[in-house]
Amino acid sequence: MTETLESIAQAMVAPGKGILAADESTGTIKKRFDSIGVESTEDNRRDYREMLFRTESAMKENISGVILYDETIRQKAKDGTPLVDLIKAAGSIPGIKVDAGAKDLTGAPGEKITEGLDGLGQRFAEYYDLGARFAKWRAVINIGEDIPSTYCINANAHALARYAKLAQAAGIVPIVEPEVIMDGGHTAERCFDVTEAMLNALYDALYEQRVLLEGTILKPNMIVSGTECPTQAGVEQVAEMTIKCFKRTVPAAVPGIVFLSGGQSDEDATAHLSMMNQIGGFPWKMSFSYGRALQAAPLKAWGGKAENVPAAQAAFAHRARMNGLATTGEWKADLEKSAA
Ligand SMILES: O=P(O)(O)OC[C@H]1O[C@](O)(COP(=O)(O)O)[C@@H](O)[C@@H]1O
Repeated sequence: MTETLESIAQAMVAPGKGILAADESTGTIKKRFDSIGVESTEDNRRDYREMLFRTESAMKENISGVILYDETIRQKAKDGTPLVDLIKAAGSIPGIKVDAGAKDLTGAPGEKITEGLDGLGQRFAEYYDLGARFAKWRAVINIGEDIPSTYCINANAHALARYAKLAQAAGIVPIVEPEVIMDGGHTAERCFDVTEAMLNALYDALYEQRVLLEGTILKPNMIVSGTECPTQAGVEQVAEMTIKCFKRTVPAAVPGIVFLSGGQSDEDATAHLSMMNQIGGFPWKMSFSYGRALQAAPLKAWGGKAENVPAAQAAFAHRARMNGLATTGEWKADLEKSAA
């Protein structure tokens, strides 16, 4: 079959599968390694990620694609096999994070703009040659008393659309990620309003910049209460509000929505996704592109020790399987207990 943007996007959201976000930037992976007392060296990062990509059952059955960081897409496994080849051998698709991070937005205290557009066309050509068939760009939207501003929303939507069009021109499917951050005391209703405004601006910009929606994937936050909010929305409420928000804003031509976990607990992220798929009634596939919610358990089980690799791989395979079930609404809480 000839590979098209549409066929790649469809494969990324095949039933039972989702994306492993293993694209932590150097600063973020250091934070993760600090939490288990492991030094963030190039070799340790390689060992850790190689361990994940060699978890055969997870990679073959539940992981449709892996988002890599620039270092990782060029890295070789201990035995000299490129890590990209390990991913492909498992039938999974290599992807690449291309943004250069969220920086302070000039003239807008507390707000961010994602950088990385300069030279992006050439970088895409190189990443394509290295095997990437999809990419990711993350915009960060903070909620505060007077933020986000329209300025911040529009600037980030514009950059996401510029990135998306450049990706498609290189034969690469863009994951567009406008993350409304969970931190703060705001309610789920406020998260709904901000996410709705962001998604409206995003799809306006994608239309204006002639992006083919069938060849894109959306990576959003769910509609959740701020971490400091005294009343936390329950599983059903999160699922219902999230579906409602997306029905208002995301065109039916978009093949799939893959959620970020954003600091939710592993089980919450799985329960919310499963509930949405149980409720159903929407035109897109709903799946996952979790970083922390897939990796927290294997990271802890590994602890930087070779003898812990089997236990860490088992922990990763378990979370991948639980989230795979959530993509079809078949996850149940007692499946977690039986594994424990
Ligand atoms: O700040 P960084 O290093 O770019 O990483 C942000 C992380 O957020 C994500 O977009 C989502 O990760 P979570 O599921 O952990 O929220 C990852 O793809 C990425 O690794």
